[in-house]
Amino acid sequence: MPSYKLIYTDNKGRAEVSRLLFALAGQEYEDVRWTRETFQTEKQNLLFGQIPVLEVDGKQYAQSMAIAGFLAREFGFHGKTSVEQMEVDQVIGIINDIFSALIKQFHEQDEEKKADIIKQNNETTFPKFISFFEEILKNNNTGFYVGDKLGFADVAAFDTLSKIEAGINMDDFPLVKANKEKVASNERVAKWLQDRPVTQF
Ligand SMILES: N[C@@H](CCC(=O)N[C@@H](CS)C(=O)NCC(=O)O)C(=O)O
Repeated sequence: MPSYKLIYTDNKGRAEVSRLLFALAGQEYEDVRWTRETFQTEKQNLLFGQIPVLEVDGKQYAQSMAIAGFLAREFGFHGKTSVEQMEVDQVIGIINDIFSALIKQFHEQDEEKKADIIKQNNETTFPKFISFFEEILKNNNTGFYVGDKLGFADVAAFDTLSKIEAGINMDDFPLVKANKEKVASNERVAKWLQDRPVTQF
């Protein structure tokens, strides 16, 4: 088994899906959490100067979803067929769309504009994308986004929903809510959720 080192800040951010996959697999890895200052001094040594970075046997790889997709394939949590893999990518695409909207509210400095973006996200943008999740779960009819067992799409959706659900009435999305509870009650995930550092984002 190769050695894995995941480099990010002490936030969930773009690294938590990979951390959840490590937890789900019960796979040892080095969970490196840089301070903002360390990131600034070390970024010149990183591929592309961005985080997260995954080191596999000392070699660096970037792009959060490429990293998570790799780990999902390595640990057997990706789709079993190319159609299932497309179904996983479909969920990841929705997650990327949600993340783009979330980043806008996160980076806005003007308080009034920020409040408008948050309102738009909570009332329109996020519910629209969560309704896509609901439709996928309804069509798949197994309780999971892809296939009939917990995998990459489920933990990725779980992580994203955890970041946005405070402003959403999740009772409007019963299948999404039930899937999220399934992820949280997986023994390994539950242990990670209990043990992981408490961070704001
Ligand atoms: N698409 C990339 C974006 C990575 C990214 O923007 N990371 C931020 C931290 S969350 C970063 O490294 N920012 C510093 C920079 O871009 O110089 C991914 O998903 O990994």
